[in-house]
Amino acid sequence: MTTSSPWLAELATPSDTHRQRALARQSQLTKPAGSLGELENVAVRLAALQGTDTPNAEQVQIAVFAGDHGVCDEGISLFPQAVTAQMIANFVTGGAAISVMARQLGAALEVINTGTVCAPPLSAGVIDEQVAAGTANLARESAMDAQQLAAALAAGDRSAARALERGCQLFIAGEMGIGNTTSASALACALLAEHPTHLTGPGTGLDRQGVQHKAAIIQQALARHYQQHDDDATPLTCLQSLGGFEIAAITGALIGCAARGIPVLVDGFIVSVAALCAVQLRPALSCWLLFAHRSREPGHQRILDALEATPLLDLGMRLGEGSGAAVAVPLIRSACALHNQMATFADAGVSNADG
Ligand SMILES: Cc1cc2ncn([C@H]3O[C@H](COP(=O)(O)O)[C@@H](O)[C@H]3O)c2cc1C
Ligand SMILES: O=C(O)c1cccnc1
Repeated sequence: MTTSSPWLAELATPSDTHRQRALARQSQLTKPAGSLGELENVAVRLAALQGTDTPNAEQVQIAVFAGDHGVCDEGISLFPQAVTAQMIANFVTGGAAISVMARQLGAALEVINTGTVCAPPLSAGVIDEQVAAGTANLARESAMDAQQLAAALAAGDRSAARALERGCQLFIAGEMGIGNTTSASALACALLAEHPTHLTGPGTGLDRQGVQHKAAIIQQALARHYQQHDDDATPLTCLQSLGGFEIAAITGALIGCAARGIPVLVDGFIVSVAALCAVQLRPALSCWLLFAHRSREPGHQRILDALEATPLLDLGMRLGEGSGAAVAVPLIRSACALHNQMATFADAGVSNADG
């Protein structure tokens, strides 16, 4: 299915037969109808997406995409760009939050460097997909050129291909990139025709003044973007103009997963913006996305609304890395175990609501 534009690949179709069978089974399990709430929906959706009577989330693939952002020149993050490369090392040596969570879940973790300013660590285990040494400063020029966008999207698609090879039942994309909440907010503003004040937040922890400055930089980026792309704006031109390499790679990975029939569990603000871009590019993608949590980043709710998504959890998390998705995996495993292992009224000799 690999083409020169893998994001144009045909998407897989969920199995309506398995969805109907899963719904029927849920109605026969020894519980009042609907009493397992969202866990029932999760099991039914996974049965349809996986095309099975026994949905399962044991084989989880977590792919963390890292990349740097030229817009850091504008003082929009509390942290220096060097942290992106340093965290890449932390991911592979096992000390980052997502590394701990992957171990705890028994999930496979891959770390993809889409392009950092500082020399990446030579640690074994980092997948080198460097497009350039960080994006250009999106406040002043297009974040990337068309070739760089295509390279980043293709890097994401290759991650989805590896997930399929490993028998992945549920894919989680994570991200790491100092400055990437600025890029994600700017991209979301362009995709939703929103004003930056509605979608700009503290990221790693800016104060009120810092957030105002960040919103002004995003406004500047949007003015530049609209000047350049007033007539020809599409989700792809927005991504090229305002995105990050890791955000573009995640966009490619989500489409690549949907093309290969792999359900995706979406993390917080940044991955949701990549998902929004992917859904605007390929509307049929939306049924492949499950939403794990509501981030503390204030713009997230607006993105979730645009995607008509209700996340499973709201824990006040605002880390990224895929951590908000990872924390929801045990719930999804519970949903599957209940669906697959509970007795039916007939099996257990329990009277149902009709007597
Ligand atoms: C040590 C550290 C680990 C992180 N892990 C994820 N992020 C998160 O914070 C960054 C975005 O915030 P901003 O736009 O304010 O720079 C991204 O790297 C995101 O993944 C981290 C940030 C830091 C500092
Ligand atoms: O929700 C997120 O993805 C997020 C929020 C703040 C900083 N980094 C990531």
